[in-house]
Amino acid sequence: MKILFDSVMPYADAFFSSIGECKSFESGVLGDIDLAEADVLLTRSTTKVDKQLLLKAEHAKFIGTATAGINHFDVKAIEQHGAHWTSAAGCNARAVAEYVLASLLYLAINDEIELAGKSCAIVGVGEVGRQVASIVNALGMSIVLYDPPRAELESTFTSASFDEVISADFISLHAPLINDGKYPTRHMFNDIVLNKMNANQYLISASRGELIDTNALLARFRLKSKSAASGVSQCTAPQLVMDCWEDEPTISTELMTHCRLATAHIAGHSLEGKARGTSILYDKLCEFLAVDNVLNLRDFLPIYEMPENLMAHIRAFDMDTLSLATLNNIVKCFYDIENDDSFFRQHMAKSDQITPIRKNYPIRREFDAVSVRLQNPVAKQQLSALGFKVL
Ligand SMILES: NC(=O)c1ccc[n+]([C@@H]2O[C@H](COP(=O)([O-])OP(=O)(O)OC[C@H]3O[C@@H](n4cnc5c(N)ncnc54)[C@H](O)[C@@H]3O)[C@@H](O)[C@H]2O)c1
Ligand SMILES: O=C(O)[C@H](O)[C@H](O)COP(=O)(O)O
Repeated sequence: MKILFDSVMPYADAFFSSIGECKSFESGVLGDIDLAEADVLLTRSTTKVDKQLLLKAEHAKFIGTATAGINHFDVKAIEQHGAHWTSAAGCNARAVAEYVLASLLYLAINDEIELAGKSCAIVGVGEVGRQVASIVNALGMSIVLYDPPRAELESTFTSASFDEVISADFISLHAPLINDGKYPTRHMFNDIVLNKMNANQYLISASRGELIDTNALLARFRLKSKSAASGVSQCTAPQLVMDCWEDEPTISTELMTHCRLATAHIAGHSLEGKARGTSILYDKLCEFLAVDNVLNLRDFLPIYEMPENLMAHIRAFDMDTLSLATLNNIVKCFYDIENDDSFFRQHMAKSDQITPIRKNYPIRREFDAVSVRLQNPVAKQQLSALGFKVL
């Protein structure tokens, strides 16, 4: 059995060489001979699996993506090809939720706003949206859950209205890219919607960039600059946190200049998030082939090296549980979103391609990679609600 996998999938060789003969490929660069020989093809979101590719993958019987998003898969074409397809649903939900927490803390501290009592709308309440909801809840914010497809399927789930979404203080996008059907998401935030928003609102793009109409947004920023220059303020645009961009890997560097935080589609790129993607596909391939899944991700992840200052920040939080600044210090030990933002901007000053940053993204660990010890029961409860492993 020949297994072809994307070289950026952590531990893929270790997992899949227990099943067959493995070969890796560079994201998006697939050799015709390798494709023609592959029985199993394992990708990330950077490889479009469409009719053209499938014509070259004659023997592929199992095609998987080690990601949550599946918009790079032409599912109909894969099914017509006779192959089984799958994804790694939920693999990086925790990482994205931690990214959202880091951005909320950054904005709260820099704009001197109290998060408790503010509203946060979550668009798409699936694996990621649910984890974001529990973080937002732990911060004392009020939650607006928007997911009409879920409401249609689940009698116990009620979706907020879209009007409630666009009047929230924070709006965090976690719905997949869907081009048509009853609930499309492409350009959900178009000119008409953006027109109803104001400059005191925050919009977080962490699912797919195509949920926002970039041109409509740019037009608003251009008009805003023009009206500011003429002294008449006629147009406003929300404050932006952009991780996912329209038309990646090429992105609008103009839009980047208007962002409060800008990153290279790395919200889900914790080591655990990426490695879980590999491990989920391993389990699914074993199931498909009816063989035992004897390997476990636990055995591959390295021990987390605790940053020197983490304990001092934990002690400070133990004494001052309500301080967002102290919480931010702890979060930054795991994930420093400002670093990602400034590195991204430096890189984009020379390029409009985000691929190199994503390929060489440094190791980032999730909050529960280490246990933290606290005394104060309130501090314990707060950190645990945010996803830390607390003793
Ligand atoms: N930035 C990143 O690194 C990153 C990481 C993980 C996932 N993602 C993106 O986030 C998306 C969500 O991930 P997930 O794991 O939560 O997927 P999921 O399938 O578990 O959840 C998606 C939810 O969105 C809902 N939805 C679908 N259409 C909608 C609409 N029109 N309006 C509102 N809600 C709608 C679905 O009903 C579902 O509950 C992925 O498809 C992917 O595109 C990005
Ligand atoms: O859909 C997902 O899981 C995420 O967007 C994921 O972070 C994509 O990462 P990539 O495969 O592009 O490295």
